[in-house]
Amino acid sequence: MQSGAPALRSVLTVKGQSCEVSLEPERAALCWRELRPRRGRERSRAAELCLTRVLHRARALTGGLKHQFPPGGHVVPVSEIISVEDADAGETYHHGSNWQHMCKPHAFTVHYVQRMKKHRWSCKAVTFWCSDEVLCCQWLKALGDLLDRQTCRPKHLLVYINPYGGKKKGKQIYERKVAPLFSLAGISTEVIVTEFANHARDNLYEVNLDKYDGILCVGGDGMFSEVLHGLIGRVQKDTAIDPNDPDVVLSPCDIRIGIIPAGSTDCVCFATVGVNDPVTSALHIILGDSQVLDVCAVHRKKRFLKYTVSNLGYGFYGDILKSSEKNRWLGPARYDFAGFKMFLSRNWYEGTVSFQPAKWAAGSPRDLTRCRSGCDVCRQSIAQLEEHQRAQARGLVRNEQEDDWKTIKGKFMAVNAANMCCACPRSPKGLSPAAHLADGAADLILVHKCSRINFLRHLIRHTNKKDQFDFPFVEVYRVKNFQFTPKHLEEDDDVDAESTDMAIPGKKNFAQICADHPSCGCNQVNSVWNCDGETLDQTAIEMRVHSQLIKLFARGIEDSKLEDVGCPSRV
Ligand SMILES: CCCCCCCCCCCCC/C=C/[C@@H](O)[C@H](COP(=O)(O)O)NC(=O)CCCCC
Ligand SMILES: Nc1ncnc2c1ncn2[C@@H]1O[C@H](COP(=O)(O)OP(=O)(O)O)[C@@H](O)[C@H]1O
Ligand SMILES: [Ca+2]
Repeated sequence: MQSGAPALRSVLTVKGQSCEVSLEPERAALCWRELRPRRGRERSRAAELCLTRVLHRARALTGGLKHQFPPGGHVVPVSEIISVEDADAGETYHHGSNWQHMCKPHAFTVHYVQRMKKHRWSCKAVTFWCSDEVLCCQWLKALGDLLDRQTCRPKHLLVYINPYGGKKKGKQIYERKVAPLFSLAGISTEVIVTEFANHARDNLYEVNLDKYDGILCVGGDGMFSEVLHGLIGRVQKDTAIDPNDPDVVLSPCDIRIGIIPAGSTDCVCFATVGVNDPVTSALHIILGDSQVLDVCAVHRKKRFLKYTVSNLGYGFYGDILKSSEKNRWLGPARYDFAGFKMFLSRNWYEGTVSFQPAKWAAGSPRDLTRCRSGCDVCRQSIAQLEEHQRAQARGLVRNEQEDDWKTIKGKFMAVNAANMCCACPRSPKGLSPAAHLADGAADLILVHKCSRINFLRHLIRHTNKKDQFDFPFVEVYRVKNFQFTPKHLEEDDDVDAESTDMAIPGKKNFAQICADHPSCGCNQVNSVWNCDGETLDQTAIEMRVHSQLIKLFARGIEDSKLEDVGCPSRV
C-alpha cells in the first residue's frame, strides 16, 4: 500500500466476532472494533477512561486521528507491529458456542507490542479471519508494504552473550526469550558466546561491521562496557583518530548497540528503557528504536584509560565494586553484601576535584525535569552547545581551555560522575534523577566526609522521593569535564608517578599496602574508580563528556502518561 493509497476497510472475524477493521496509511495504524459488542459486556466508566487514553496514545503516535473510533476499539500503530503472517492451517476459531476447525484458513495473524505496567512490553497476537483468499492476500500485502517502510528496523545482528554475568543465565535468557522473537520478526543473527573477559571487545576490532545493522550484548553493565570499548575503539581506528589525545573529537559510532539485560545491575538498560526485562529490550530492538547517548572518556594525562556511560564513581561505589568481585559467586547479591560492609567501613578519601561547569546545559541537577523519550532538555542543551562551539570558533567568546575551572579540596566519602540518571532496580530514580542521556554533560556529585547516620540518610533518599542532594555535606554540579587527584599525588610533579609506580614490580604505594592489609585499621589512602562496573587502577584521572557519541536500540524512558497503565488496548 503506497502513501496516499486509500484506506483498507473490511469486516473480518476476530475470535468469532465480526469486526470492522481498517488500515489507513496516512494514520499508519491498524484499528478494529466489534460491530456488535458481546452481550453482557457493558462498558464501565473505567473502560471509557482507558479508551480515551488509548486514543490519546494513538493520536500522539500517529500525529492525530482523523476518525474517532467508536467504543470497543483497538488501535495498533504500524510502527508497533512486530510481524504479520498467514495464520496456521490448523488454527481453530470460536464461532458462537461451537469450536470449528478451518481446513484452509483465509486468515492472517498480526503480532504487535502491548504496553504493560512500568515500561514493560509484551508481544501479543491477534488473528483476523477473512471471507475469501483474495481479501486475505490484500490485507497481507497492505500490512507487508507498510512494514517494509519501517526502514529503521534491523535485519541482521551480531550478538555477544556473556554466560557468566549476573545469575549466569545469559544464554538461557537469549535462547528462550529473545531468539524466538527475533525469528518471528525475521531478524537473522550471528551469536558469539564469549569464552573469556574482553572476548567481545577484541572481536569487534576484527569483524566486518558492514554486515550488521546492530550489535547486541547479553549481560550486565560490564558486558556493555566491553562492547562499548570494542565499538568506539574500532571506529576511532578506522577513522585514524588517536584516543590517547584527551582533546580529540571522537568519531561517532553509527551502528546501534542493543542490550539484553542479564547482568547484576543493568543500569544502562534500566535508565534507557525503564525496566530490566529481556522481552521488552528485544521488542525495542525489533522496532528499530534509536537513542543517542553521551560517552565520557577517562584519561590520565596523555593516556586513554576507559570510556563510561553510566557512573564513574570513586570512594563508596569503587570500594563496593572492588570488594564485591571477591564474592562473585553470590551473583547480584554480592553488591548488597559489599554495600553493607562499605557502609560500616565509612571510608573517606582526601583529594582535589576540579571541573568546568556545562554552562550551556538547559537543565540543572536539582531541577524536577526527567530525561524522557524525545527529551527537550537534551535537544536544547545540544543546540546551545553547538551554538557555543560555533561562537568559539569565530572568536566571539573566550576559549574556555584555561578559564572557568572550579576547584574543591576535601575529604570525600564518594565522588560520582553520573552521565545518566543511573536508575536501576535498587534505586528506581538513580544516582542523579535529573541527569540526561544525551545533553553533552554529566552530574558531578561530591559527598563529603560525614557521620554514618548522615551517609545512611543520603543513601536512603536514593530509594524514595526525597532529594538526595539536600544535605550540607553533598554538592552536585552539571559539568562538561572534571579532574581528580588524590592527596598523595597532589604535590607530585611527575605526572605519571602513579602509573610508573605500578609498572615497577615490588614497588608499592601506600594505598596498595593498605588494601593488601585490610586488618591494619587505617583509613585507606586510595579507593578505586568504578567505571560502569569495571575497576580502574589509576586514581588520578581526567574525564570529559563526548556528546551523543553512540546510539542504542532504545527510545529513552517513555512518559508514563503514554502507557496504558493497567489497561490493555482492548477496552
Ligand atoms: C539503604 C539503602 C541504600 C540503597 C542505595 C542504593 C543506591 C544505588 C545507586 C546505584 C547506582 C548504580 C550505578 C551503576 C553501576 C553499575 O554500572 C555497576 C556494574 O553493573 P553490572 O555490571 O550490571 O553488575 N554496578 C555497581 O557498581 C553496583 C552498585 C551497587 C550499589 C549498592
Ligand atoms: N566468558 C567470560 N568469562 C569471564 N568473564 C567474562 C566473559 N565474558 C565477559 N566477561 C566479563 O564479565 C564481567 C561482568 O560481566 P557482566 O555481564 O557485566 O555481569 P555482572 O553484571 O554480573 O557484573 C565483564 O567484565 C566482562 O568483561
Ligand atoms: Ca549526559
